[in-house]
Amino acid sequence: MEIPAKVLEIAEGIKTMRIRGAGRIARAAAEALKIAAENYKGPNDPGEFRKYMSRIANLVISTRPTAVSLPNAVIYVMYNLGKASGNVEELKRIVVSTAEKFIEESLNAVKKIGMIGARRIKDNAVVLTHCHSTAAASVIITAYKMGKIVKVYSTETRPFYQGRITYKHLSEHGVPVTQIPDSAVRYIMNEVDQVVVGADTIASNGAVVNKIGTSQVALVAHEARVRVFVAAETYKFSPATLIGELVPIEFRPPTEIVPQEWIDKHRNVEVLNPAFDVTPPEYIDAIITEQGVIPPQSAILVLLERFGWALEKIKQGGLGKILFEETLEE
Ligand SMILES: O=P(O)(O)OC[C@H]1O[C@H](OP(=O)(O)O)[C@H](O)[C@@H]1O
Repeated sequence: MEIPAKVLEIAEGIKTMRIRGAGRIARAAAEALKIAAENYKGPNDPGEFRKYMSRIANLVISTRPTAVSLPNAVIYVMYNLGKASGNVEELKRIVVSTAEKFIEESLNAVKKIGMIGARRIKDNAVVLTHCHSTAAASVIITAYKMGKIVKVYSTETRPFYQGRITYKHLSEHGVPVTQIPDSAVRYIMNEVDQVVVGADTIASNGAVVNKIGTSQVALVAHEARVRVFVAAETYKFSPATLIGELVPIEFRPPTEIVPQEWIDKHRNVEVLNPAFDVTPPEYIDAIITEQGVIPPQSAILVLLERFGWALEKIKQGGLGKILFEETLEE
């Protein structure tokens, strides 16, 4: 059965970063599964429906490698499909309702993070953020509305310039934002009271994988004794890291840094575009989740609570096989 055009459009949108941000791509993935189920027109056979959904799940997961929110969203839906029994119509309903539940919980989590995180912002704070994170913005906007924030420094975040999205997002809520180049972070850090960033993936040891440059921001903040907060929903914690798997770092096309003509002219120059880096737990003061504020060293507890059910299965093999075993096997 053909994959619905709308699903292909979402997959392409995630790949090209028209749809971006760890939370947003997770919600888009859930939406893609929902649309796929609603548009299933294959044989009236539950086995065929499961195979079809597995293809969609694999397609969605393959779009971007680093943010674990994406496979975690797919796992959430596919695991429930795997457990369910019934005819095709019943299975479709399971996919649709779990996808909707994931999206709703995800949006609620962002709001809760805003309220919980805002309590940690000091009065008259100058805050610095990097890239564009919906979760970090939620903390900043909530704290601003509480009258706590006087100024936000937002990095440009080269090469994709997500800082411009942050600027627009925060400005729309009245937050005074100053854009700075990424290279000005150390210069400006003297004026900063607190750093708030998002996360794409959090490992079981509390290391945070986030937009390239985050680890430099955290290092500079550490040197200046400025606290670093990471705002992240619990579906950004990576269950695979419980068994020692490393988080893959996405390398994006060099043309996001320099135009193709430049590359053609300078054939002997290699242009690298790593999209994420890893900030060790020692450089993070707290992770703000929808369930509360934790030290990074407690990431393992979040993982055991949220994904403990999967641990035995994870130990038996790769994440894909395990979590989708009933559903993904073709
Ligand atoms: O879920 P929210 O908090 O919005 O975003 C989390 C993170 O996702 C983004 O990745 P990209 O811009 O998609 O590469 C940034 O690294 C950002 O900090």
